[in-house]
Amino acid sequence: MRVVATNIPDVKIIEPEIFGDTRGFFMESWREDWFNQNVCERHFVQDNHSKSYRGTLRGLHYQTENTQGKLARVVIGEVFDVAVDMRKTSATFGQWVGVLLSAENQRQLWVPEGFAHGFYVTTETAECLYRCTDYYNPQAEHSVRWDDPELAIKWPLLNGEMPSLSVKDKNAQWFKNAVTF
Ligand SMILES: Cc1cn([C@H]2C[C@H](O)[C@@H](COP(=O)(O)OP(=O)(O)O[C@H]3O[C@@H](C)C(=O)[C@@H](O)[C@H]3O)O2)c(=O)[nH]c1=O
Repeated sequence: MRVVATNIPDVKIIEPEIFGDTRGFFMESWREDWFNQNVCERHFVQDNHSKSYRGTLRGLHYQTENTQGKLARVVIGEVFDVAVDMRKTSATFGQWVGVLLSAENQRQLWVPEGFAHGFYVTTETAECLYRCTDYYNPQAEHSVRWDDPELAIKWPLLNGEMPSLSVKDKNAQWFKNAVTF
């Protein structure tokens, strides 16, 4: 496994070592000892798995209690995965990282606590798995608008079409009005 830096120092890309042979491949997708030594000390308590269709955008989500760090990867298809720094005391407040995660590249994105997270599906379907450092708490959940010009996230929108969103995400807050850390 190897860590790749991003333009936000706390956000990391992880590239597992993939052992391919005539049967297919093998990889260690998660090791607690390696993560604690090479990324940061964390204990994960919840695993999530979602399937989405082409053009779906989920996000940008975060919780202000039970604050979640998330380690995301994709097992079917491809997504453009985004982390936005919501920590107002941070040097990178309001900045974002976007990375293509796919079943092919097997990249993982570490989205620390204090970041909003979202992804956009660029293939027919995509199945995304992510482990979280704290539990789901819908009372403390917030959504920031994916298309906020202040964030100016460069989503790779297919044919420039509007993404498919949940009702919650259609009614998300502008970044300037959003609760921060
Ligand atoms: C996130 C979540 C949802 N749910 C339920 C609530 C709801 O009925 C249904 C769908 O929830 P949502 O519409 O919030 O799902 P979704 O829009 O996929 O929300 C997720 O988006 C990505 C980007 C994240 O980073 C996650 O933390 C989470 O916020 O699943 C849980 O039971 N546990 C959970 O941890």
